[in-house]
Amino acid sequence: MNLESLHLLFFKNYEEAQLSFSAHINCFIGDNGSGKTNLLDAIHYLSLTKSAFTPTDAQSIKQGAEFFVTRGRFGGRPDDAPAETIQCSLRLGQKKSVTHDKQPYERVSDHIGRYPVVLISPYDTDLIRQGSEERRKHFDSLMSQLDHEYLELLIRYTQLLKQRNALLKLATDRQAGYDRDYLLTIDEQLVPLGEQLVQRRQDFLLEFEPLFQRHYAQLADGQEQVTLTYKSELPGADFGKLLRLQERRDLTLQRTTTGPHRDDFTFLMDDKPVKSYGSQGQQKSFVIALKLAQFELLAERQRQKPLLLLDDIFDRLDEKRITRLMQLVANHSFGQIFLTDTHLERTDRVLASLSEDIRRFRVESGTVTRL
Ligand SMILES: Nc1ncnc2c1ncn2[C@@H]1O[C@H](COP(=O)(O)OP(=O)(O)OP(=O)(O)O)[C@@H](O)[C@H]1O
Repeated sequence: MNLESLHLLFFKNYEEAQLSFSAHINCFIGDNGSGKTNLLDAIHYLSLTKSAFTPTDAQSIKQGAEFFVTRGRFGGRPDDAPAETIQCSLRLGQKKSVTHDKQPYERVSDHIGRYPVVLISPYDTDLIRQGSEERRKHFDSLMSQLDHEYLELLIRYTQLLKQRNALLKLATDRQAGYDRDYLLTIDEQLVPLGEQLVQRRQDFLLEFEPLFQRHYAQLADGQEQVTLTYKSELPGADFGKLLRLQERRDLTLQRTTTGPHRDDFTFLMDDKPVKSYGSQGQQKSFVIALKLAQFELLAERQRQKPLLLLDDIFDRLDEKRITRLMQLVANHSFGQIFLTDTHLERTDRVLASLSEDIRRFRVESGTVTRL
């Protein structure tokens, strides 16, 4: 599967753009702030129906405009199946719409996982530096692409949690009263969902960690041992009992203080936190290895290679890591690649040894032209 073309309307700093791509390597070249990453983000939308960078969809509408559209045509499917058109659009004040060959999805979540994507960006090290929410979101998003049932569980769990927290808030309003029976009914449904989420996260890590360790060893050729562990109160405990134990505390804090929405994934290097122990280079290798393992697992499970989006990697990575990545490209480990860089000469130099079909685009403050 590959993205044959992309059409944008009022997306971030683009008024309109129409691009046709190579099935192999596509390079967006332009100055800082010209809109290269925005093109990767438009592709990210087609896969995951959301931005990789901005928290709300409205921020993707071009300033002063009232809507955005990103539309992509996906071809090269197995058995010569016809190309498919995916469109993601948002009009201010309305619900986001995602269509497949002009047919709206009943639920946007039905789209997730059908067009897998992996993004490697300079912000990846935030995964190490920031709090548990960032890591949870990352693995939830990956697991949702890998396993639709996981996404369904997560959606149902999150909806129930919202209801529970709303009830806990109401409980402090004495006039509204506190419907404890309703809390217990919510918990009855929450418990099996929470336990299944935790079980799936544990199963996922068993499969994911060895792939990650192999990629890290190849990228870093260091002696250090890297590990990923899942930190949760739940394994070995009874979630229902934990909820009862924390009920008073939850009422005081007006939120649910125990459950898989509080879990974390810890990143270790020789049993110490990568955040404080790993050098900058080791941290970069750590997150790239995470992404490459992600790519491998998605490719294997979905039986199609994800689109690979490489944002600014030549600028931020040292020669050794770039060479390693390019070896993988040369070995045809990847399918279609989109990359951004500020310097055409550097891109050409790095890609010089590859025989793939390479297409270059010049990006200049919201316009793109093929070179
Ligand atoms: N909703 C929006 N409306 C108009 N412009 C926007 C919007 N969102 C982002 N931009 C503009 O897009 C530009 C950033 O584009 P982008 O991040 O793609 O740059 P880039 O070419 O990748 O730069 P760098 O090389 O620094 O990473 C900024 O100038 C920003 O103001």
